[in-house]
Amino acid sequence: MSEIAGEGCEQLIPMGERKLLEEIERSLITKYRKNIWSKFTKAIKEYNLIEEGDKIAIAISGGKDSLLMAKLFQELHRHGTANFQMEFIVMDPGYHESIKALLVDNCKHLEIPVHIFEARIFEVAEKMAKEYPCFMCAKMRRGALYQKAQELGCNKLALGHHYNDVIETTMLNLLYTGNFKTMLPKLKSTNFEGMEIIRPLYLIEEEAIIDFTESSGIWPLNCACMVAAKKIGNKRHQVKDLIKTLKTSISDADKSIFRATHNVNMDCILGWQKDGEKHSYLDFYEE
Ligand SMILES: Nc1ncnc2c1ncn2[C@@H]1O[C@H](COP(=O)(O)OP(=O)(O)OP(=O)(O)O)[C@@H](O)[C@H]1O
Repeated sequence: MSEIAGEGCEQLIPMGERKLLEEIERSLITKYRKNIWSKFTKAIKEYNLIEEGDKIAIAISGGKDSLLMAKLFQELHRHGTANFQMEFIVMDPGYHESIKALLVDNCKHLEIPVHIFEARIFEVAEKMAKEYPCFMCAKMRRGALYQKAQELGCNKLALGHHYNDVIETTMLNLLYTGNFKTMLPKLKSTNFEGMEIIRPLYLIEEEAIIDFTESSGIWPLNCACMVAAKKIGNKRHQVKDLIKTLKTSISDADKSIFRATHNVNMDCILGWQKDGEKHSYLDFYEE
């Protein structure tokens, strides 16, 4: 498609044959009960992600994270007490035919009834932001997903960001932008009234997701990007490696970064922003 298209990101290689659906589903509440299932239900409870009567659009990219998220929601719907409805949505940004076929095949095997819709995002991102298409692509993708979710009568949009994404985002902001800001487990949309994003994989470590995916024998889509792929200097990969290195000498470094976002001590902070307004601790010093 593009002269700036890269070679694609790393592909997860399954450990063996694709397992039967029944076996994959059972593993979620047996082998992966501690590291996946319990963390999924804990995040839902702790951050109050699902409420009575919700209709949730579950966004599936076909990657490992969102495929797992779909199975977890189905399991919760089947066995949980929460009263909610769900729709599974896939936005086709202009995937290569073979990639789309793999996505459809995986969803069929996993019995995830997806609504696939086209959005030609790759083409537009490439035209409008040749040098750095990722930001534009992510923004348009979010808009397209919200719109589809709303069309289907949903009030929430579930995204497959996990624990490591949260930590990496925190560190990216700290190291590159000079602010302390993280990715929230739920967030109200400013452009789509009444809509919220939820991130139910918030407490699940990527390592567990990789293990589950490889052991299920599923070939998930990798980033499937047709525009930038690996070619653009990926700061996220750099921060991922940095955290890995940190963990070799400080084993709980990741946990501490995560906890820090829940434990900001406002008595020891010099400046902050609230509702778009800047504040300094000196404004409150004499009080
Ligand atoms: N084309 C798409 N259609 C529907 N949802 C998408 C699409 N692309 C991304 N998403 C949603 O946004 C989330 C974050 O996207 P991102 O590209 O960062 O994925 P990721 O970290 O590689 O996760 P995954 O393994 O699910 O692709 C995904 O987990 C998914 O919920």
